[in-house]
Amino acid sequence: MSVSVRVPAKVNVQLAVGAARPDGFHDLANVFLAVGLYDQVTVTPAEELRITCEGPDAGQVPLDRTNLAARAALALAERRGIDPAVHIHIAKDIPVAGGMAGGSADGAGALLACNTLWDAGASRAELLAICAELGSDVPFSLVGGAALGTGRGEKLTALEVGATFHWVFAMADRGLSTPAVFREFDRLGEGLDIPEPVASGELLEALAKGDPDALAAAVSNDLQSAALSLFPELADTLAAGRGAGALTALVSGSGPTTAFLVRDPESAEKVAQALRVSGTCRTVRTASGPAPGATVL
Ligand SMILES: C[C@](O)(CO)[C@H](O)COP(=O)(O)OP(=O)(O)OC[C@H]1O[C@@H](n2ccc(N)nc2=O)[C@H](O)[C@@H]1O
Ligand SMILES: Nc1ncnc2c1ncn2[C@@H]1O[C@H](COP(=O)(O)OP(=O)(O)OP(=O)(O)O)[C@@H](O)[C@H]1O
Repeated sequence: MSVSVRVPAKVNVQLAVGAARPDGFHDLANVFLAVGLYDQVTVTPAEELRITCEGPDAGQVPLDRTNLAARAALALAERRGIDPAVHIHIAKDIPVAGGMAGGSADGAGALLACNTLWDAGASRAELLAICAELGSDVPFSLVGGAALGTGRGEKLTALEVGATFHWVFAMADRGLSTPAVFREFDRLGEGLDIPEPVASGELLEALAKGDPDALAAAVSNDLQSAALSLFPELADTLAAGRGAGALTALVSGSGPTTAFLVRDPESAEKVAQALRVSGTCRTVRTASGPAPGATVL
């Protein structure tokens, strides 16, 4: 018997970042939107814990116990006194090290899949607590939809969204390390007074109304300068998407994936095609959100 779970990627429509905390993390006002690009995690009883991965970026995914999916299975097994002998297969469609929470999606997916396979009975609250131990983005991968993440991004409040938003994503030809981008944020902010991160009222209202123009005017990402500093060519990708008529263009989370908000699926195709021929990115995908969180298939 196997259990498969589908888990969405995310884009951060607002990412306000505070000063580094004593523990090295940063307080955030992190407005997540799940989008319809998915990894599928399948767990099957096996002799011992092992991981396999398929997909265009599979070669970059660690297949040992550092994989977030393995860490999730081990964390649940340990809490429940269960033998973690399971084969975890990841069908990966979310770009690796792209700022779209691909590893986090696999962690949340494996956790939900193992809880189901083992009939482990962990409650939603317990699953969310394990997610928060695994990483700041992992709780959101479990719940999906749209949410405000505070603390280091793990304390979630669900948000109302009044309509489907359409996006184009441009994947870069190399990844960016999330800790390196936060370090660059610290370096660029040295000597400056970094304000407390606060969610934008205009942005929350735009989401609730389902108004793409208002959302485009309100999106922001405090990690964007740091990502551009480490990966200056991303400016060309952003300009190509803007030039093709995107309502707004921004770096997704810690990057280097760039995200383009568009008015409708037709504009998405137009912007996607322009980005494809621009020579400024590796691949281009369209997706809309909010998408549901981790779901047992
Ligand atoms: C950039 C975002 O993707 C936006 O959603 C997240 O903040 C990152 O979430 P994540 O990849 O789940 O990150 P974690 O695995 O928790 O942390 C990886 C590293 O990112 C940095 N980090 C992460 C989250 C946070 N609030 N402050 C940080 O400084 C820390 O250096 C940490 O060691
Ligand atoms: N299941 C996994 N899938 C992909 N990468 C993983 C996984 N488990 C661990 N990793 C490691 O995590 C690193 C970050 O990959 P990931 O795809 O999660 O980045 P990301 O999408 O930028 O994350 P985020 O948006 O949450 O900051 C990879 O370089 C890889 O070494």
